[in-house]
Amino acid sequence: MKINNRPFRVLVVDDEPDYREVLELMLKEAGCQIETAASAFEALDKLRKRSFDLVLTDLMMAGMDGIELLEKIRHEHGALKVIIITGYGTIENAVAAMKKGAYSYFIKGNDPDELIKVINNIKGGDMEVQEHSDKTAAPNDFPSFVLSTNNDQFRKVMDIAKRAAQSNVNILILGESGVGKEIFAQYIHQCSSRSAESFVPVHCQAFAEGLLESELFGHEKGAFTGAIERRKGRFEAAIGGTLFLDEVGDIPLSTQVKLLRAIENRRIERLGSNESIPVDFRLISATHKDLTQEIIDGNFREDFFYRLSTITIDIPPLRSRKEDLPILIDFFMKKSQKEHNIIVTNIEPAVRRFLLYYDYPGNIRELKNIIERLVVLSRDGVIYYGDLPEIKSDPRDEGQGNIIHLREMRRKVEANYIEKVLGTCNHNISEAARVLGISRRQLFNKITDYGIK
Ligand SMILES: Nc1ncnc2c1ncn2[C@@H]1O[C@H](COP(=O)(O)OP(=O)(O)OP(=O)(O)O)[C@@H](O)[C@H]1O
Repeated sequence: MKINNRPFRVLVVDDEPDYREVLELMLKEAGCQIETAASAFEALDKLRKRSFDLVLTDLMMAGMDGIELLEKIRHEHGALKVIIITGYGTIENAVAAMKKGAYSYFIKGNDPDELIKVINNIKGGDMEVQEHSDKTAAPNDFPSFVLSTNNDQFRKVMDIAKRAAQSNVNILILGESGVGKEIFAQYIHQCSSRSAESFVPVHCQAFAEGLLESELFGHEKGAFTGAIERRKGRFEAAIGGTLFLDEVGDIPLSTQVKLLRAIENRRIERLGSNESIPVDFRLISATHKDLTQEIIDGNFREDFFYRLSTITIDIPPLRSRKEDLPILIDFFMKKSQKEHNIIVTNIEPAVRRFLLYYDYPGNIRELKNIIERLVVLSRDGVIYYGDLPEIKSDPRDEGQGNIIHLREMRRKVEANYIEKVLGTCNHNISEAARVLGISRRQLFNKITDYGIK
């Protein structure tokens, strides 16, 4: 696997030559480009000379240990990912390393495929970001979105999107507000053969009835009061590319008829003209509304619905793919820091916990806004719990008090209990695992999953 047409570069740091060599062989076989360092000092020297995608470091090393190296990397190289390698006896130190921002840890003697899997995940994530960065790079060169996922449902949705992109069929994207429907439409456009041409979004709810038609079809000079010159519409702007009709559920019935005709015939007439213009475009539409209900209520034409939805893609809400929160949090943290030229070195544990637990009724848009706010309000590189916005109660819970899903409740109770037991066991993992009646490995997984610090 390559990033930006260059190999994925890993720096392996270990003072044991044998283990260093084993790792080097294993990772080379997995397609990585490897450099090695026999000490943390040598590693820092190499990191100053060239860029790497990942550092794999032993924890126990003479002179400077893995944790100190991790701190130095955080200081000098910001978000560079670090995986800590540790022996069984030192797992508590691995927990400490995770607290200091290590990406993951690996226990010497465990199945090496586990480590390869973690590395492939990192590679996959970076590839996904990189894959889009060329075409949708934000002004500061940071990718504008991330679609890596650990969620099976979302993975299926991505797969459908990729396959649908290869054809020219009309696609309807459904999902709550803020789940990323427009981002998905852009992604489909990029994966299609039309990617070199324009992606033309139209936010249909933003226009009054007559204005929406003129926006879409264009108009001749004098077609209506205020039409002081001839203007091409969005259908024509999208020729060769993709037309994205956002909030299609808000289009008035009378306009739906005209759109249906244009989409079926791939020809339009500008307002005030009889000339029929051929328009070749790919159509993607989106709405947060329940169109079946809108049809029943007489607000949406059934024939228009079927025309738009040759393929329907239903994007799950963020609360049902919480396993993707770490990826998204990491992405928005880096993006906001870059955009606002702020460096964050520490996040209060309670903030991380909140970010991992919260249900996000406003979906990815809300997560993005919360993180941007936290980064902007950070002081001396620290993000504080007190700077979280006052979260309004979730409108979906209205009238039901603070009801949350049973699964969430279970997670919360379990996390609190584990935290309490860890406290009484002086944060001794082995002891806490014994008290809880689970293996140390299970406990460690829960600690990382729940963001317990
Ligand atoms: N996968 C993603 N990666 C990065 N940013 C994302 C992602 N998905 C959504 N966002 C951000 O969240 C915000 C909402 O995304 P988008 O407009 O695509 O959602 P939407 O479902 O179309 O919302 P609405 O229904 O309100 O139009 C945007 O600022 C977008 O940049």
